[in-house]
Amino acid sequence: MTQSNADPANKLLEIRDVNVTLSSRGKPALSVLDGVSLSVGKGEIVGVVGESGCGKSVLSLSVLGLLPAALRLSGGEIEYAGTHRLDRMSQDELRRFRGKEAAMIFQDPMSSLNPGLTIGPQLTEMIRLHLSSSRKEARERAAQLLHKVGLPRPESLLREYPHRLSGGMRQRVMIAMAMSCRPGLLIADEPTTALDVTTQAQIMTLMRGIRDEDGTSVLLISHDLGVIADMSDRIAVMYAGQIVEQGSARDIFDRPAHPYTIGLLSAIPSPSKKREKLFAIPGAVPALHERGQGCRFAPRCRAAEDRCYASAPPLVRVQGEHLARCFLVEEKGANAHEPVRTGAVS
Ligand SMILES: Nc1ncnc2c1ncn2[C@@H]1O[C@H](COP(=O)(O)OP(=O)(O)OP(=O)(O)O)[C@@H](O)[C@H]1O
Repeated sequence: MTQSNADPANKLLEIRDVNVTLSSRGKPALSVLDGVSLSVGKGEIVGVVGESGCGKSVLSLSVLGLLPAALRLSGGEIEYAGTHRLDRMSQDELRRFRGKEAAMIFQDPMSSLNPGLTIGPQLTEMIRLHLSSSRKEARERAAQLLHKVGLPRPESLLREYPHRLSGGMRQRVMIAMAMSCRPGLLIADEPTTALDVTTQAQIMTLMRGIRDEDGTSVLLISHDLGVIADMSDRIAVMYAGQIVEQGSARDIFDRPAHPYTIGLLSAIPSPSKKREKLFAIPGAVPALHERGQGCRFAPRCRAAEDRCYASAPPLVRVQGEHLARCFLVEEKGANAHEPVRTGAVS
């Protein structure tokens, strides 16, 4: 079902060279996103990964025209289905776009559900808004959607208040709501972070099922490379407002080129690492005002050289669609950086 993203006809979302800036009164504007380019093919699942503060949420909010007031899309283009320029749309047009073409689910479903209303009216209102169906049809469709997202006894669930459901059930309800307008694009921002591991896996399987059945494209955002490992066809690794590596899931897992990606992979816990000390990348993501003129990862990189602090490396082609932002990769290719060795626990 996965289609190659190389063919422009298969592209659904195309983010080109996007810049987002933060302005606060009396202070110089700070760059939050810097030249981010990423595309999502039809029926494709693209994972965006990076530590907290790297700009993943800002990226997804800029796609949907939902940036908070302090942030501004200051450059670049965002194109949907080859025809809609999202970066040029008015707030009204963006609202219609969000209702019809794209939907978003967040980490905390309670932030989007009204605690004072049962599930039924919240879901049916959404359906009636998008599909202009009668009250009865909307209720039937709501029950169907709840069934589709794996919730038992949908009819009685429609009469429940959100706080009566578990976190996993609430997230399923959110997915049902998101799917009510049959969107082409689903943006899921840390959808399983608050859930236990088993429920996490079930929600991921559900989203993959929706992609397989409906051909919905998914932009999946997570700080945890382990979470998006099995889900994504392609992965973009973000660091300090830039994409530092991008490629197929195989490229990222089997042939990671950027030292940040290598660090993230080494930090994934696995049964085989049980007797080993879990690796953590030393240091932290620089704050917006701390980003220097060189490679933003240099202060945390074991292989950093003088030039890495002096100027910013370009995003270079490792092979095919596999890209990485590193001088050493540019010079020596995919194996420029050694894998991280984790130490055994004695
Ligand atoms: N409303 C805002 N006002 C000021 N700065 C903001 C705002 N929203 C985000 N930022 C800044 O933009 C940068 C990127 O934030 P973003 O939330 O996109 O990161 P993230 O990778 O999604 O992290 P997390 O997983 O913690 O949400 C951060 O430095 C953050 O402080």
